[in-house]
Amino acid sequence: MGEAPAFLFDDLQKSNGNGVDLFCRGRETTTIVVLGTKPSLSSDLWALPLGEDRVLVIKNGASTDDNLWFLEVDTPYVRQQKKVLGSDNVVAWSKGVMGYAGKPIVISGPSGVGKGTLIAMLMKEFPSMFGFSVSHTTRASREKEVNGVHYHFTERSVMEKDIKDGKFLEFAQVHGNLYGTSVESVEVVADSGKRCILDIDVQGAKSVRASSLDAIFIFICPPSYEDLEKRLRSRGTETEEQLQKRLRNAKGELEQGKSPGLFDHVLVNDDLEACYQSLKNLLGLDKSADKTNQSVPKIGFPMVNLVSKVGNKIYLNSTMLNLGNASKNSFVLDVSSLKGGAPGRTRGLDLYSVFSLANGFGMLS
Ligand SMILES: Nc1nc2c(ncn2[C@@H]2O[C@H](COP(=O)(O)OP(=O)(O)O)[C@@H](O)[C@H]2O)c(=O)[nH]1
Ligand SMILES: Nc1ncnc2c1ncn2[C@@H]1O[C@H](COP(=O)(O)OP(=O)(O)O)[C@@H](O)[C@H]1O
Repeated sequence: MGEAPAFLFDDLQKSNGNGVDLFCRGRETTTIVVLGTKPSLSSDLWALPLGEDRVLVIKNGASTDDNLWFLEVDTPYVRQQKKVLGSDNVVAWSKGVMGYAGKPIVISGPSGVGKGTLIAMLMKEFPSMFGFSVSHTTRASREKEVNGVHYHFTERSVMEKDIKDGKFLEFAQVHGNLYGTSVESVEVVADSGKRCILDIDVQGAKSVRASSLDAIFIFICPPSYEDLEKRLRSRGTETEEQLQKRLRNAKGELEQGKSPGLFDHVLVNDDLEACYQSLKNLLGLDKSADKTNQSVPKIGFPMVNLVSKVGNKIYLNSTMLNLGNASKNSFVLDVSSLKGGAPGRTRGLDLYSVFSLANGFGMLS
């Protein structure tokens, strides 16, 4: 059954140590650039090509946050990196994340508009649903800011090297300092099964739009320029010179916020409570919303001993799993809604159990 046979990854692994040669037959395997975090490869693996662009790798017996990986060979990211590196021999690893933690949320807007305040309200009300992407910055920390919580405060030379090494999803020069979102900071949130919130400037939002991260983009506006100045002054975190720079830059940011196709939603933060309610509404979080994490997979991942693929459905047979009910030993992994990918995580995988019929499969849950 199935249109493509599953390869026993163990054999590939023995052939050159990392399985990459599945896509590199006839090439010098030593010249292959492997991007992303490689999974640790045990002996019990399945590898299944999904079209021309990537291979699904199933690690049997691994924990649920380490059992599904993708080796990307011809995705937009890999194609882009091939250009950057001037080589055709580039592949990238991306870890698979079960379920739907929801699209990451990018929040932009001028300094002092209330982005941090709104994000803090959201995280306080829905602590298990949202996770904050902690950016890196070269600016000095403010009195109440904690390193690793509000920002990773970093030396410019260190950050510049990390940017060169491809560790950043995006970066920008803002108000005279360097700010950036590391791939890792987004991955940490994805791994916890939470929805990632990014507080980044408009240039950063443009870069993320152009990246593989499939996000919702929200721009926050002040009711007026005068209100913005009042808020910045009342926050009292900047010197007069820094404040003037932020106010000057705000004019450009407010213009760029109107760039066609960049932001999906624009919210005016006049009355804070009203703006917060609008934010929750557009994220589908009305009063009755379940405040717990809704992205928990329906079932744990099975030990697989037979794999076959039909279209976007991968049938996993698992006779080693003794659930006390043989009919529950067949599963379907649905890969029809894959999102994201390298750099970062591949989301949108769905797993459900099926029962065997004489001539096929039927759904249980
Ligand atoms: N591109 C980008 N911008 C960021 C990042 N982190 C923060 N920013 C933006 O940098 C600007 C300055 O942030 P900050 O120094 O905390 O000052 P504030 O906006 O006045 O609170 C804001 O517009 C943030 O949205 C990042 O990782 N990337
Ligand atoms: N709707 C609002 N009305 C009045 N003050 C506000 C409102 N939203 C935020 N503030 C205040 O404005 C200041 C700047 O908000 P902050 O969240 O730090 O902005 P940002 O993160 O966009 O730079 C803070 O002192 C905050 O308490």
